Amino acid sequence: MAFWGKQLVSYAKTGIEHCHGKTQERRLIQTNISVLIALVTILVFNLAFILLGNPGLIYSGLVQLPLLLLLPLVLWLNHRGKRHEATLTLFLLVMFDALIALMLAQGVTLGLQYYFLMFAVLPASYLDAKQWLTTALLFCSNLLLFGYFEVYGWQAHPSIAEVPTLTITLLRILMVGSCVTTVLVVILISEYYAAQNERELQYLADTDSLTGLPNRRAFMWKLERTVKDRRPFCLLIIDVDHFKQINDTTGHQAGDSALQFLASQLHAATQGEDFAGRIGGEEFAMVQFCASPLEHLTRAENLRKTIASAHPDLGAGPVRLTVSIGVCMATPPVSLIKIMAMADKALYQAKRNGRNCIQVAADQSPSQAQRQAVN
Ligand SMILES: Nc1nc2c(ncn2[C@@H]2O[C@H](COP(=O)(O)OP(=O)(O)OP(=O)(O)O)[C@@H](O)[C@H]2O)c(=O)[nH]1
Repeated sequence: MAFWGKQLVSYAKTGIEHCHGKTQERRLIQTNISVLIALVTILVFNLAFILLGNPGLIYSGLVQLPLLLLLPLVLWLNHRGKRHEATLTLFLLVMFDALIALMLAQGVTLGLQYYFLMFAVLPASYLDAKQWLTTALLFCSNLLLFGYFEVYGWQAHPSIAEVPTLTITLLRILMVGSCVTTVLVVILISEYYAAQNERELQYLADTDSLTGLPNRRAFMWKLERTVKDRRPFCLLIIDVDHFKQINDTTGHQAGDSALQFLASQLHAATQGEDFAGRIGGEEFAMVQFCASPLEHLTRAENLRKTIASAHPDLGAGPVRLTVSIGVCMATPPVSLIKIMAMADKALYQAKRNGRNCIQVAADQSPSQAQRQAVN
């Protein structure tokens, strides 16, 4: 089963390497899957016609055979990167196929004219907006064909009149059912791609491309949620010391590597529901959920020490990186703006204290005992 699933996916993606973007991929997959649906539909109907043994129905199957042989042309065009030509070929082939089968054999007895209704609607989903003229032409021509056959009808091959009414009804249900199934499959593929698109765009909108951490927007959103949830937490604002110097002496590229290194340290320091983000050029933030203020301080201090002792190699030998950390404990109810301002103020105090240290926000200073425990 898994083997056939993989085969189906690789078949559906024929020519995907020529696509730019998810919308083109979606349209290509819809075209390839439609070829498969058309092949299966024709084969199923032909088999039913042969089993029924009616000459008119068998004849109707036979006139569709050229289409069966030409459908792989659509895949070949997609494989060659000619997506638009492939889609247009698909629509023209299936339209002619339905027209020939209806006019030469089936008439409107089995409801084949409903396919024109489907071919009128689907091009809008398959073709690009700039191909609006082709889309409009396909829409109008198919709608006219449907309208004509629905209003004036078309005589079926005389022998089809011998098929029992119940069988005709079942075949009509099968015909309309195959139309509905095709439209459903096309809608499902569209929905799947729309959801995937949204996920990818959301990821890009929320992620800092250099470090892979949530960006300021995403971090602030999570912080806001935390504040609204009225959970106690601790906010750390972490700023690299003398980062301009690192950039100036080791180069901007090495500066970027330093930021990536710090992001990995922050990521490693998160536990459970903690989260971190890059909220500015060389400024990071982290929210910790711990049992006690002492634990918050211990973890902040451990993070500072780990970074200071790491001496990462940024390309031109080991570099000493240090950070200053402003710490603010939040016990609900708190305001987001206030908590950010307090942590910021604490960070600037840490800078004034000589950098490479942590500073707890004013009026939150830990007791002497806590300081000793941390040191
Ligand atoms: N390589 C690199 N540098 C960045 C990036 N974003 C900001 N910077 C640099 O970070 C430096 C920040 O410098 P300052 O604000 O003066 O701070 P600092 O040198 O770290 O000094 P203190 O914070 O006071 O210790 C500037 O030189 C920015 O160009 C980035 O994405 N990559």
